[in-house]
Order: sequence, then structure tokens, then C-alpha cells
Amino acid sequence: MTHGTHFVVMGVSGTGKSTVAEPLARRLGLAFAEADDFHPDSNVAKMSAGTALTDEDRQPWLESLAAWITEHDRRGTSTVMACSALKRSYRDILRSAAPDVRFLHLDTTTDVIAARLRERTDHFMPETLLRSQKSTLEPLADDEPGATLDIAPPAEEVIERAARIVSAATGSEPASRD
Ligand SMILES: Nc1ncnc2c1ncn2[C@@H]1O[C@H](COP(=O)(O)OP(=O)(O)OP(=O)(O)O)[C@@H](O)[C@H]1O
Ligand SMILES: O=C(O)[C@H](O)[C@@H](O)[C@H](O)[C@H](O)CO
Repeated sequence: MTHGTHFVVMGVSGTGKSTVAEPLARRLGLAFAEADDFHPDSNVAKMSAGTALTDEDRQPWLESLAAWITEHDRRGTSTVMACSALKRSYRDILRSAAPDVRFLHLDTTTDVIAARLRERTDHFMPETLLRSQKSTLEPLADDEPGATLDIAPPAEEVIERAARIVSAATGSEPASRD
């Protein structure tokens, strides 16, 4: 059976997961999932009201994301997903989906992220949850396949660096510029 290679673009709210992951997938011709679209309405309502999700809230959501990866892996399709994947235990669920699941952790200073969240107006996630997201975050450990990217530079530069990493792993060539 031919397997795919699966990259999860992770990080706290406002680090640019959606900004980076979607063009990255498009550029390399890979299947894409936005994990926010998999949240049940109850989770979105909770976050919109400024309450952080619990492990119990996140469990079925993570299982549905893992199922999406498995479905593509069975077809031998490589994928890119934008997903917070804040804790190692959450990443373990995603890693259990297929033999080759890797993570790209988008990170920078809290000040930069907070400033970007303040400017973002078209999203349910309030800036007030950044503190909880940061305290929940467990960065990638040495034994977790993947890389950490500084997202202080312009988005295009971050996408380029991510594309080089993903392209080397999946063998997918950039199709065209966005
Ligand atoms: N490298 C960058 N430089 C400048 N602005 C950026 C960069 N990356 C993202 N942004 C902006 O920061 C904001 C947050 O980005 P985005 O919505 O992609 O983050 P996210 O991690 O998907 O957030 P969430 O988890 O809350 O959905 C957006 O307004 C986006 O345009
Ligand atoms: O695990 C979580 O708390 C959620 O995934 C959040 O991170 C939000 O979904 C996301 O940040 C908003 O897009």
C-alpha cells in the first residue's frame, strides 16, 4: 500500500496557520483541511464567548481530523492541515492516523501574535484566549518529526520556507505562484 506524507501546520491562535497552510497546499497540489471547519457548533460557540476548550471538547474533533488524514492516506494522497495541535497528546492522536505525520510549528513572540489578532476582525477567536492557548501549548519535542518556523517575517516568506520543507518530504513540486 502506498502511503502519503501528512503535514500539520500547528500553533496557537493567530500564528498564521490558515494564512500559511492553504496557499502551501495549493502551491504543492496537496489536499488541504482547515481544522476550524471540523469543530462542532458547540466548540465554536464556546471559543466565541471567550472560553477555552477542554481536552474533552477537543477529543472528538481531533478524532475527526485523524479520520480525514487516514482517508487520504489510504488513497496514497499527501495532505496539509491547519490545526492548533497544542498538546503532544493531541498530536499523538493525529500521528496515529497514518505512518508519516509531521508538524510545522508556527511561532513567534506573544506581542507579535497579539497585535495580529487585534487587527483580525473576521474571525470567531478572541484575542483574550491567546493566554490560555499559550499556556496549553507544548512545543514540538525532539522526537516529534517536524520543524518550527518563525512567523515574524512576511507571510510570503513563511510560505516559501514551509513549501521547501514540505516539497522535500513529499516530492511535490510547486505548481505556480499565488
Ligand atoms: N507572516 C505574517 N505577517 C503578517 N501578518 C500575518 C502573517 N501571518 C498571518 N498574518 C495575519 O495574522 C492574522 C492571523 O492569521 P491566521 O488567521 O492565519 O492565524 P491562525 O493561526 O489560522 O489563527 P486561528 O487559530 O485563530 O484560526 C491574520 O489577520 C493574518 O492575515
Ligand atoms: O484547540 C483549540 O483551542 C482550537 O483549535 C483553537 O486553537 C481554535 O480552533 C483556533 O485557534 C481558531 O482558529
